[in-house]
Amino acid sequence: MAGNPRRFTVGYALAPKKQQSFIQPSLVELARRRGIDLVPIDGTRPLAEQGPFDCLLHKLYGEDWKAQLDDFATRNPGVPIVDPPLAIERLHNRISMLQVVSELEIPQNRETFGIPSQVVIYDSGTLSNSGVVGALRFPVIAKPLVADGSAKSHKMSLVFHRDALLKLKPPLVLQEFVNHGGVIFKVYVVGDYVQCVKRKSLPDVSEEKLECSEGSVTFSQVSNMTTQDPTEVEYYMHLDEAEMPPLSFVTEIAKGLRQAMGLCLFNFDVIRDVKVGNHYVVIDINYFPGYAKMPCYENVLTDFFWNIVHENKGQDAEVSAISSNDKDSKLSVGNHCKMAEDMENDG
Ligand SMILES: Nc1ncnc2c1ncn2[C@@H]1O[C@H](COP(=O)(O)OP(=O)(O)OP(=O)(O)O)[C@@H](O)[C@H]1O
Ligand SMILES: O=P(O)(O)O[C@H]1[C@H](OP(=O)(O)O)[C@@H](OP(=O)(O)O)[C@@H](O)[C@@H](O)[C@@H]1OP(=O)(O)O
Ligand SMILES: [Mg+2]
Ligand SMILES: [Mg+2]
Repeated sequence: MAGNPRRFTVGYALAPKKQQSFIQPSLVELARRRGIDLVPIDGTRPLAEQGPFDCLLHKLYGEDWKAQLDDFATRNPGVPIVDPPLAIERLHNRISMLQVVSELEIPQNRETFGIPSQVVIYDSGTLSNSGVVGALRFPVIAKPLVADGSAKSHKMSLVFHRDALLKLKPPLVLQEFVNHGGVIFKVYVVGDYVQCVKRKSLPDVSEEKLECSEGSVTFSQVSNMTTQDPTEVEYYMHLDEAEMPPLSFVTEIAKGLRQAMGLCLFNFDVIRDVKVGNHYVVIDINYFPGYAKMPCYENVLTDFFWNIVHENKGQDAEVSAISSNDKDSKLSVGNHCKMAEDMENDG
């Protein structure tokens, strides 16, 4: 007797705003047609009482949630958690976030990449310490050290002169502003898949503008802002004309970052230094970004879920075989990402 094909359940734990933007009917329907049911996890009830799940997707913060995930992983060693909380945590600090970029060992040929010069400031006294801030070229961007998804963590200042540093509230990162023609490239990563899109960014600051600008200006989430100012409309008309970085180049960086961080779902922001032309600067990495803004996100995400649950189906047998010999063995999503890549390399 031919049975019904097996269905899989992907449980998702997301903040209401994220759930609203990411869980579109078009995604739910496409996944459903491919045998995958996307099911919300009720944050007000213990995770242990919910399920069963074949994969767990999450973007929630806090110690209680982390403890629940640990408990879930212990009880369900074969169920992938996308992504492991420890790996996500690296992105909650703007220094450790970019450290990983500096450590990438990728041959740099025609295009090169790096991170901006930056210093971390833990207390107000250090803002007037020439030894620390003296080496920075102005303007600089002051970013909250913590990038935990709160509105506060996105609030930044473009600082034109040293005196204006004194009113800032540490802990923060002071990062040199790199002129980049007002265009930012957002590279979205979903497992093996990489897509690069362009968005508007802050306009360049010329020497003359730096001379006549006073203090600092604050801003938040520039690439999502709508433009009303007519001079800005003019400036951003050139967005369409901006040349994209080579896809092979950003894909190499994406692959390197994915391996180094053990994450499947993230994007990173890259700008092209106008002074050098083929030098790119990574300025931000975000866990589980706004994928719904990415063309074809339904297909990309459904393929990703499909690969995870189907690959894992094969691993079920492997897990029980390992478990019978070694009761402490666990499979993590870090392994899952690695395995997906190995399978791809094997043809
Ligand atoms: N070093 C830099 N040089 C030039 N522009 C920068 C630099 N750092 C940030 N920017 C500009 O400021 C914006 C916000 O910075 P960043 O991406 O670090 O903030 P964020 O709040 O983490 O953003 P997101 O919404 O992507 O999480 C960037 O999109 C870019 O326009
Ligand atoms: O929805 P969330 O609150 O997770 O917001 C994320 C936002 O996606 P959204 O477009 O769905 O708002 C992302 O936008 P893009 O990079 O894709 O432009 C980016 O700004 C992340 O930094 C945000 O995550 P956070 O840093 O705040 O955790
Ligand atoms: Mg950003
Ligand atoms: Mg960010």
